[in-house]
Amino acid sequence: MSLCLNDSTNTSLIFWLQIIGFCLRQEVGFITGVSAHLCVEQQLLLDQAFSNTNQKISDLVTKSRSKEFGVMECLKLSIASVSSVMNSTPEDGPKVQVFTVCAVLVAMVVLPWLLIDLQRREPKLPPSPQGAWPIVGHLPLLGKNPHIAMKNWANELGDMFLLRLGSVPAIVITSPEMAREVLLTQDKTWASRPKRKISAMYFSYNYRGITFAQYNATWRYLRKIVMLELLTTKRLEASLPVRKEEMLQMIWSIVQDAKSGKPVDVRLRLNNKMANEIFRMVLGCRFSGSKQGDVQGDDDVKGREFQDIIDENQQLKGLFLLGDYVPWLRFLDIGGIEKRIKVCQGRLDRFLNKVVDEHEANRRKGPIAETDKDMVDVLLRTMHEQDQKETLKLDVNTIKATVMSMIAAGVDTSSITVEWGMAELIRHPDTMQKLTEELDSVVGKTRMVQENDIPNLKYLQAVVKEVLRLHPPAPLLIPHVSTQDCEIAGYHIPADTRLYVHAHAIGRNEKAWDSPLDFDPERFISRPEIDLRGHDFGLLPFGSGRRACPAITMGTLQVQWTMATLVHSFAWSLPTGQCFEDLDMEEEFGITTPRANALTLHAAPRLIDTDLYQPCC
Ligand code: HEM
Repeated sequence: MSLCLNDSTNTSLIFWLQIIGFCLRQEVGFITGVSAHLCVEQQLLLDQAFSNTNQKISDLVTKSRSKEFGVMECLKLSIASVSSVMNSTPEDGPKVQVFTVCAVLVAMVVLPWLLIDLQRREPKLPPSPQGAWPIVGHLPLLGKNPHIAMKNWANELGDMFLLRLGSVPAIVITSPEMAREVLLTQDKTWASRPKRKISAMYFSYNYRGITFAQYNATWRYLRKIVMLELLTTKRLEASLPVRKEEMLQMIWSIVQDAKSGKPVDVRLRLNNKMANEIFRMVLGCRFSGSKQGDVQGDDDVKGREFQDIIDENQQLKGLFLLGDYVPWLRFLDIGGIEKRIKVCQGRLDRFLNKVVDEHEANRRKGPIAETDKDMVDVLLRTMHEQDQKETLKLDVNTIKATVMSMIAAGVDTSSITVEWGMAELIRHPDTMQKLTEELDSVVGKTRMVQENDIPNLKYLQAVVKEVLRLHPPAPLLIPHVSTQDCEIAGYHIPADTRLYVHAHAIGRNEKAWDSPLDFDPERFISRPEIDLRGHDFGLLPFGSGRRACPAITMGTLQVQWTMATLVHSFAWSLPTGQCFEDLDMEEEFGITTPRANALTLHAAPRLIDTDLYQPCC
């Protein structure tokens, strides 16, 4: 196909104009629009010319006038231009020959450059593991322990990488520097929670509870109430008698196990203790087991009913729901899990309604002493006292959701940490010995450890930090989500991307810690300035920034005091036939990650006065 001189000149001109456009980094659409205009008159002819290369010039010309005309179209037009010039014949004249040679030469240099430019203009996304499946993406590659799969990918791809979980894009952060970037520098962008988890939607009354609420004025209001009303130092002090009672109750149960000669189910004892404590602080009733002296009370019946609901709730929350990641497949409800969640939520709601009604009835009977108030009382008082003119208001559903948040976030975390701690101490007899010596020297053997002994127990504090470094109970924190586009380490991250801060990998990061896999509390003796409050981004068991755990003080105290009491009150050993080197340390992944197998140990009381083990009346 040959072109007349004018046509060839025009098409070459288009080509040159495009190159100038790129070089000057001007509005590409405009430049090519102008150049394309030049050939509108010869459109028919050009259509014919481009038919060789199957280009549709008319489409390109139309597009060139619109904003849609981007790099790709420019590239196509360039190729078409070159091709048409090359197709010209000697009869077209010497000018065309010159254009042909120049165009081909420049194309050899400019086209590769254009391709690079094209890549540069595409937002640069973080690296992503290979092998993603259609529709479900990386989900099938996560396996039984997604936090371990993620850690392995980090070795290959670096401190930040991108996953596609169904239709959900998610970044994983595995170094202190990256964690600082998302939890401090860009904290506000990442302060929200995903709105896609079906179980969270049901159990948090449509994301009303503090844990799953979006980052907005309502969450800020709730967080203020939690910090200024529910988790204050004053309220923590007021709940000291409750915590003391529950500590003694746990000790008493362990003594009974020891007397019977059977090993102690450490998980069961810890779980009951922590749950009773939180339940009494939040709802005013116990969770399980009997009251002191094995007397069964009404509270326990209520607690057992709730225990049942909570057990099911935890189990359902841990199940995999395809609809969480591929919303358009939600209707399938494989395994009927969503249906079961709805039923469980119904039971939970009826139970919480009863709790609220009882608390309301108590309020009507007369004023309740501040020290006797549980969290439901405080939340109801706040609801009734709020100014009618206020735009943000607590309502009963928000109260129920907040109650659920406190229970769900407060029970497992502490008991899982202490269980890991006891396992590490059993595996490291020197550390156990050193901790016991500190306790004996600071507390003595004639009384139990008290909460106010903790500031004097420096080695205990170091042990707890070391346990939380290696075994953060929420290994990926709770997922955050970005509310706007942002850039991290030169990578573009679109709005609505999920964020997993891999606290587990960060605690074991070789660049941040010497011999990271060794259990060595001494590292914190030599660096006491590293705290658990999220100031040091190498140690993030409670997270950091706006969404950090609001109960850092309470959670740390619970863990420190419980571990101190267990080590001080009993001599611990493995059941006969097991040796400490063989103790398995397998994990069972979930939002919280306990040991895969519950820890069972023998306990022998070691304090002089056996009366100390009696629960108080
Ligand atoms: C060893 C004990 C504990 C640990 C390790 C722990 C850890 C965490 C972590 C990692 C988060 C998420 C942070 C993030 O997403 O960035 C969190 C959030 C939360 N924790 Fe804790 N926690 C503990 C104890 C408690 C206790 C005892 C309570 C309440 C009684 C509690 C209440 C909460 C709440 C309400 C949130 C949600 C905060 C929000 O989204 O604004 N935690 N915790």
